[in-house]
Amino acid sequence: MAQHAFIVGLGHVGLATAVCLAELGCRVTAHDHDAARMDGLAEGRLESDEPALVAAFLQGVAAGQIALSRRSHPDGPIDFAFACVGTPLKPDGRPATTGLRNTLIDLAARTPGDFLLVLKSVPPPGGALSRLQAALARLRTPTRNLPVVITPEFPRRGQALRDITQPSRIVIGTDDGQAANTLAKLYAPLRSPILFVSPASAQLIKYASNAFFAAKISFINEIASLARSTGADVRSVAEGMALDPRIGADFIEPGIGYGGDCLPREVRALERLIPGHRPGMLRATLAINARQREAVISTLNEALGTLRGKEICIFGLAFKAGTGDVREAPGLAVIDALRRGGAHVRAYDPRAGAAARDARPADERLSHYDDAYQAAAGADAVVIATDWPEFRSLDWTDIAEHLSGPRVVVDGRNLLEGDALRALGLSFIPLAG
Ligand SMILES: NC(=O)C1=CN([C@@H]2O[C@H](COP(=O)(O)OP(=O)(O)OC[C@H]3O[C@@H](n4cnc5c(N)ncnc54)[C@H](O)[C@@H]3O)[C@@H](O)[C@H]2O)C=CC1
Ligand SMILES: O=C(O)[C@H]1O[C@H](OP(=O)(O)OP(=O)(O)OC[C@H]2O[C@@H](n3ccc(=O)[nH]c3=O)[C@H](O)[C@@H]2O)[C@H](O)[C@@H](O)[C@@H]1O
Repeated sequence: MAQHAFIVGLGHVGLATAVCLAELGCRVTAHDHDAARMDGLAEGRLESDEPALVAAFLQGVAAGQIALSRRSHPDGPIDFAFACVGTPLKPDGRPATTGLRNTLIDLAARTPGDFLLVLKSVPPPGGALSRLQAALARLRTPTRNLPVVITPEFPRRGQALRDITQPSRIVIGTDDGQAANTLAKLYAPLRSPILFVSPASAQLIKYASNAFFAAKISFINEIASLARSTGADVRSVAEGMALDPRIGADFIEPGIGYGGDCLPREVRALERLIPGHRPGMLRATLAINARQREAVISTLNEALGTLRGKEICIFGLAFKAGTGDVREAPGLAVIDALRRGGAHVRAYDPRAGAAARDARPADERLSHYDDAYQAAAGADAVVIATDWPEFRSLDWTDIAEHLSGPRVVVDGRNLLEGDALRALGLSFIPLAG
C-alpha cells in the first residue's frame, strides 16, 4: 500500500514537495492555513511565480495522488508529516519558529500512531530544535517515537519544481538511524547523492550554503570597486575567474547586491547565532551588500548635484528577475534612501508592481506606474535595480527623449549596453563597471 504523507504549508516548497512525493508513489494530503490559498488551489486558479509548479500540483490533485485538506491534521494514521511552513523574520532579525513548533505539536497531538516528522522549514541552528524535541517528548510513548528529521531544500524561487524533484543532494539530518533509513528509501528513486548528518549539521548546511552564495556576491562586488579604481572591467575579471571550475560562474555577477527572502535572512541569522562571536566574514558580506545600495545613492548625488527635489525612476522592484517577490529587494532599499534624501521616486516593475505597492504604498514622495515609459517620462535619472531582460529591449531612444536634466542612467545590474546609451546622449553609469 502507498505510504501516506501529510504536508503542512503550501508555498513553493510545500507545492513542490507534494509533487515530488506523489511522483515517489506516496498518497499525499496537503494543507495550508491560508483559506484564500486553499480556495485558489481547489478552484485551480492560484497565481504563482512558477505556473508550471502549480500546474503539476493540480495535475496531481486531478489524478487523485494529492488531496487538499482544510484541516490542519490528517484524519487517520500517516507515515510522514512534512513541515513546509514559513519562518518569517522577527523584529530582532531572527527567524520565528514558534509557529512551526506549535503547528507540529498540534499535528502530532491530533494524529494517531507513529510517523516521521520531516522538517523542510529549517530552524536556525541553536535552541529551536531542542524546544521542539522537548515539546514532542511529552507526546512520545514506548510505541510512539515521533522521530524528527531535518531535510533542507535548496530551491531557487521560480525553479522550485526542478530543484526539488531533481535535487543536487538530499541531506538527511537526524540522530535516529531507522528514521534516516526510512527517508533514504523514500528518496532513493531520485538518484541524488544522500548525505546522512546530525540535525545540527543539516541546519548549518542550509544556512551556510546561502551565506556562501551571499559571500560570493559580496566578494565580486568588492572586486568591482577595486576594478573601478584600477581601470579593469569587472565583467571581464568575473569571466576570467569563472572559467576556473573551482570558482565557477554562479553567484559572481556584480551589481546592486543580493536580496530576497533567503540570502539576507540567513546571513543575518548566522551572524547573530552565537552571542559574543565575531563572524568577520559574515559581517563583511552584510556590509558590502549594504554598501552596494548606498553606492546607487552616492552615484546619483554626484551626478545630479543633489537628490532634493529630483525625480528618480526605478526600473525593477523584484529582488531578482523572473519573480514578483519584493522581499529585501534592492530596488525598495534604494526607494527608501531616495525618499529620505528628498527625491521623488517613480517606480516600475514588469511583474512585482502589486507587491511593491503593498510594501511601499504611494505617497507624495513615491508614485507607482504600470508602464515603463510613463515612469521614466520627466525623470532626471533612471536606476536599473532588477535584472529583467525586458529592460534591455525597451526603446531607449524614446526614454532618452523624455528624460530631463543630465539624463542619468545608473545600471545596478550590468544589463544595458553602455556605448549605445551614451550615443543617445545619456549619462550612463554602470554601478559595477
Ligand atoms: N522558497 C524557497 O526557495 C525555500 C524555502 N525554504 C524554507 O521552507 C519553508 C517554506 O518556504 P516557502 O514555501 O518559500 O514559504 P512561503 O512563505 O512561500 O509559504 C509558506 C506557506 O505556509 C503556510 N503556512 C504558514 N504557517 C502555517 C501553518 N501554521 N499551518 C499551515 N500553513 C501554514 C503559508 O500560508 C504559506 O502558504 C520556509 O521555512 C523557508 O525558509 C527552504 C528552502 C528554499
Ligand atoms: O533558501 C532559499 O530559499 C533559496 O535561496 C536562494 O534562492 P533565491 O532566493 O531564489 O535567489 P538567488 O537566485 O540565489 O538570488 C539571490 C539574490 O542574489 C542576487 N545575485 C545572484 C547571483 C549573482 O551572481 N549576483 C547577484 O546579485 C540575485 O539578484 C538575488 O537578489 C538560493 O539560491 C537557493 O539555493 C535557496 O534554496
